[in-house]
Amino acid sequence: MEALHLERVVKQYGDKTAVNGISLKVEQGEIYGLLGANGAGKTTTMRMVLGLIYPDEGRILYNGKPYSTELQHLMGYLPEERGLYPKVKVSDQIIYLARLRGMLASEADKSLRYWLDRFDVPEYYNKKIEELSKGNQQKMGFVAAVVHKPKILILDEAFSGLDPVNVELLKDTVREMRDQGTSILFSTHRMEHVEELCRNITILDRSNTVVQGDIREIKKGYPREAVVLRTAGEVNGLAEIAGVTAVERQERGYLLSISEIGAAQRILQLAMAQGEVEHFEIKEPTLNQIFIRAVGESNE
Ligand SMILES: Nc1ncnc2c1ncn2[C@@H]1O[C@H](COP(=O)(O)OP(=O)(O)OP(=O)(O)O)[C@@H](O)[C@H]1O
Repeated sequence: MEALHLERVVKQYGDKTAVNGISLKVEQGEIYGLLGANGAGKTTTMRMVLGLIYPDEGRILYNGKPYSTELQHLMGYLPEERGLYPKVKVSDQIIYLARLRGMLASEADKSLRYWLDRFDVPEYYNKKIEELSKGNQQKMGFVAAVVHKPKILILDEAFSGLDPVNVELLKDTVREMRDQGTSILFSTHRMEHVEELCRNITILDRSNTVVQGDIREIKKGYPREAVVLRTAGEVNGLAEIAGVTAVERQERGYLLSISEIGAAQRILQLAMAQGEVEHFEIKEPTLNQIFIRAVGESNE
């Protein structure tokens, strides 16, 4: 059974429809990508899942059951804007939040110390949030979201402001929580993170679902439009091939744009006729390209 199931969920703010009938399922132990342009309705959807606001239509089920306040103990949330109080000490604040979610103070303290050690910052225990850098505040926001071992974790731009080393650290942590059975709703504008972490995604645009499903399946539905060609020497006549729309000379070969797959065969034939081909690859579209296309198309 799905840990989280949204069925045709609608949220209105006055005349404005912020979320227009979103349906999705997140399995136990899955990282699900919730993507969309600015103002598309991601945060509104997450706040409904958290029970902070209520849907006007549709329903949200947690392990098959409707929302109840006990679920607060099972959910963790890293909001996009910093959610921690700047003037309060890391330990006071995070232990307080963990206790609100049903943990004993001693358990919360142990869990906080575990996470601070894990992130190699045990000295933050006694520091105020405002004393930390932006990225380290973000890390403490992450700790606050996971300290009580949630079963459903909502991450809104979890990696924003983090350096590449910390991004990897948090990615590993998120994967580990997935492997331990946590269901994670993951929102970001960084498509490469989605490709690495998520199997299933929903792309929202102006409150509507415009793309949904398994990333691999979604990609199959988009034409392969790029060819990478590496050869020992130059290849003449590439731009004249039918179906080739652009030729870019690169350090060790060419990147070609094509309008139909037959052009790829013709590129390979021409290159082989003129010399040795070191590498030939028809590239699938990136999620970034799919996002731009899907959101662009629905705006037309
Ligand atoms: N409390 C509110 N009152 C009125 N309108 C709201 C409220 N919260 C959100 N909206 C509107 O609902 C729409 C969806 O907003 P939401 O914050 O969910 O988008 P988002 O996808 O999270 O965007 P971003 O990527 O910019 O964070 C927007 O048009 C926004 O202006």
